[in-house]
Amino acid sequence: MGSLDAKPAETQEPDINDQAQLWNIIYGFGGSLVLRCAVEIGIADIIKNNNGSITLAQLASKLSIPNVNSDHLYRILRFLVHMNILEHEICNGGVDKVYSLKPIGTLLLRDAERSMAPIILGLTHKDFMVPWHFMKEGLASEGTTAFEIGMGMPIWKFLEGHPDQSQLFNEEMAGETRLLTKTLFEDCRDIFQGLDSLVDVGGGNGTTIMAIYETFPHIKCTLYDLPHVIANSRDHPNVQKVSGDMFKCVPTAQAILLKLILHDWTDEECVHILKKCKEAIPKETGKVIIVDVVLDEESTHELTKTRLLLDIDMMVSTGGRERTLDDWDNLLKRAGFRSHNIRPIRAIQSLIEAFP
Ligand SMILES: C[S@@+](CC[C@H](N)C(=O)[O-])C[C@H]1O[C@@H](n2cnc3c(N)ncnc32)[C@H](O)[C@@H]1O
Ligand SMILES: O=c1cc(-c2ccc(O)cc2)oc2c(O)c(O)ccc12
Repeated sequence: MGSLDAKPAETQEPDINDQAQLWNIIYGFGGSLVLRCAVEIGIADIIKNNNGSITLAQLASKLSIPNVNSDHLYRILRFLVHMNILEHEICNGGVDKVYSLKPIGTLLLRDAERSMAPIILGLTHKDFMVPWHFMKEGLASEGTTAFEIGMGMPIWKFLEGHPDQSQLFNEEMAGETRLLTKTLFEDCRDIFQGLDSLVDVGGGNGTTIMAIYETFPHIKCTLYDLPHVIANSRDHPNVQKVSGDMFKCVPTAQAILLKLILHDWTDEECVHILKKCKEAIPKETGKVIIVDVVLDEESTHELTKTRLLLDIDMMVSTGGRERTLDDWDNLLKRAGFRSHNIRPIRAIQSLIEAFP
């Protein structure tokens, strides 16, 4: 608590720690782009495949880049050590440093099941960073996103016309799913156990629904998304694929899954989607399973900042938002759901069951 004679903030001199804090926020993009470079050149995979540790000279020789500038590579490694992603040990009588992965560094592996590499490559792609430069213009226009202003069209139209970026986006979302599914099935087994059929609405390339089928093979599973997404989605002999527009209709099933869908849309659009989902499930035994962010603005949890940044991302990219407990309560009431429960899971998102 401030004392009564404390100076107002504007008359207090910011100290060097304040400067450092701001420098680190300003240069946040630098950290992201070093990570991107590390993933692009496959540093983590090379270290892992070299029995878990490597010298600078060995790493330089294994990169698929001709004439590697060793000084530049050294400085990238030094930064990654400072960021606690790599660690090093001095060997050969102090001549060489041997680099290895800290636990967090394994999340940069491109060939691992639980990897953040697809998220790094998606979020830092030039085309997906352009809209962030139009945040100010987005502030001045009701109903038009920064993405639309910067890229000339809404994100879903852009992805339809740009297959490479669409694939990158779908791989990013699939990477996110692979990070989540183990936790989801451990923390929420009961939620899927009793189902006989499930439609994953806006299910992307099918990674989530296929993981659900593999864990709960008694469920009749359907993947539903826009036609161009379904056309490029994975095949599975026991997962039916249906293309369409969730604003127009949703295939019927006992349960509908909406994973990272509602945070893409405004409240009015969400009410519309939720009503379509409600029409597609039985009144007595049906449910909508929502896997999405629940924001607690007061929480000091490490993921609160990530959730607030995702909220800004949704404002910039899709016109959607992240929602608090009260926001979810209001939304589900407006869409006519009689009750719901919210279960935190060990992830950015929570799991919400909504009953018609
Ligand atoms: C943020 S992604 C989430 C993908 C997936 N549920 C996941 O969590 O990995 C949103 C998905 O909604 C789909 N989508 C957007 N508009 C849609 C519409 N009108 N009808 C059906 N799907 C739509 C997109 O193609 C995309 O796959
Ligand atoms: O750029 C994104 C990122 C996400 C995202 C990444 C990781 C998570 O744990 C959750 C969400 O989601 C997005 C999204 O839903 C969207 O429509 C556009 C962009 C992104």
